[in-house]
Amino acid sequence: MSTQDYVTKMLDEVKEKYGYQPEYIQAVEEFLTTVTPFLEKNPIYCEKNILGQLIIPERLIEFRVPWMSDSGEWMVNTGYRIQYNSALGPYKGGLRFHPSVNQSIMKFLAFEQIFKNSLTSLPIGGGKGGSDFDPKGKSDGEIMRFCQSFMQELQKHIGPSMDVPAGDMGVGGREIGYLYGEYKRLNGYQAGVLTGKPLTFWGSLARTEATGYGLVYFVKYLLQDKGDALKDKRVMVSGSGNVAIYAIEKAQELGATVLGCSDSSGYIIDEDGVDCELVKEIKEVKRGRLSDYIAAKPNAKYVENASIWTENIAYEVALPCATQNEIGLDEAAILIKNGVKVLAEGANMPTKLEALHQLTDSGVIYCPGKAANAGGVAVSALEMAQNAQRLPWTFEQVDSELDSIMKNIYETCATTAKEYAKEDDLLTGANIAGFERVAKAMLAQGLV
Ligand SMILES: NC(=O)C1=CN([C@@H]2O[C@H](COP(=O)(O)OP(=O)(O)OC[C@H]3O[C@@H](n4cnc5c(N)ncnc54)[C@H](OP(=O)(O)O)[C@@H]3O)[C@@H](O)[C@H]2O)C=CC1
Ligand SMILES: O=C(O)CCC(=O)C(=O)O
Repeated sequence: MSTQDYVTKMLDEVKEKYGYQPEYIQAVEEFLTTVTPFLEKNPIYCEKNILGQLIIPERLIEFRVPWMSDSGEWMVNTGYRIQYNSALGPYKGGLRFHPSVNQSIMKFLAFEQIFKNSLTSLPIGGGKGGSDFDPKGKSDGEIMRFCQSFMQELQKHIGPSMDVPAGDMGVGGREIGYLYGEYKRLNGYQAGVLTGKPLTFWGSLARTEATGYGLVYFVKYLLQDKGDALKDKRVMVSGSGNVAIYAIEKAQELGATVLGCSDSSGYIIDEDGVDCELVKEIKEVKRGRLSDYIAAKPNAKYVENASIWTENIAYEVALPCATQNEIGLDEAAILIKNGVKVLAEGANMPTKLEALHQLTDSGVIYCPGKAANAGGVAVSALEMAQNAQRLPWTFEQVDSELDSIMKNIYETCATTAKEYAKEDDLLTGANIAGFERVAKAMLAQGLV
């Protein structure tokens, strides 16, 4: 069978078996359609069916999470942990609490995490988890009880050398704190079992900032490679959560103007530059709505119930930092009209497959999330190292490691793109480079 036939067969099988899991199919298709040149050069990975093994998760855990509301109602949600691949180290990846969570979303996130973690060059395998629990509007007591119940089951499957969850959408320092407290009650002190911990008990400095800062460092190195810089660039960001806020902060620090950001109810445009401290106050402290921005900044504009990617305004850099599939063909056409030159994904898979092809065909440089947003998980791995050493590192030390990890990821993707595809095809570069390290380890470890 030719390499192309092997890859096509694999994709057809996934589509046939998991037709009801669209996000998972999308992630697998995006990956498979780029790795053929590598497989042609290295037929051993087809002969040993490494791809076939890689596509099936090592373990998929689904469980019931019962909890009590403040009014005494008996509630229940579904919890997940996908332990996808451990060839490079303990499963590593965040927990997402969002009503849209289902097996398809969990599997796409865990699958992408394998290659992202591999690109960091750190010893971490790929996993992801979460629940369809909606933290929005819940009291602190309800969040705590939910986290405790979630951990009652999850603790059976995790450990510092086994599986190390962290945060993702809807899971920040508060939730990790409650999850860790319950783990400790059941198993005793083991700081390294979760990352993204609060700084009061062995969290790492700069983990909060890491994904957003890392994203901007990736863009910095890309632009540097092109003889350009972020200074004076106009930037648009979607989302106003953890990733978005620190992407805005670092982009502004490097001299860019951030024109707007969004939440799930609408978006703001502030041509004077988004006031990052104000967004932090609204979203991190008050856990409020972005519409509140206008009260303090009457010159800014708020657009309700619309995507920020439908705004017609000129900018060069787009940083989608909200959620999957936020950019489709219509949004991509607007981005191209707006003059976007670089799209770098802070979110996981925010760009639909057909939209990313449209963007790259128009000359936009596309930076896939598995490379560009790897800074978060990289600093999580540094948190694991600090916990194992029982020594905290300074902010500057972690931030400087993050910068050099992102530089290395950019250079690896760019070099691999040149070797196997065409210059600036960073998607192919990221997929092949991420896959190569995992595949080599799987081959060396045998049929397990
Ligand atoms: N946290 C991390 O370290 C990492 C996160 N990521 C990815 O980055 C993305 C954002 O994660 P994170 O910042 O942690 O999550 P948060 O929960 O902190 O923030 C998510 C943000 O996205 C907004 N949002 C959610 N859904 C939509 C939507 N349909 N339309 C517009 N805005 C929306 C939310 O709005 P609202 O406030 O209304 O809910 C919120 O502002 C996710 O794709 C995640 O997987 C990737 C790597 C690491
Ligand atoms: O920090 C981590 O372990 C995971 C971060 C994450 O969920 C991601 O990279 O998508």
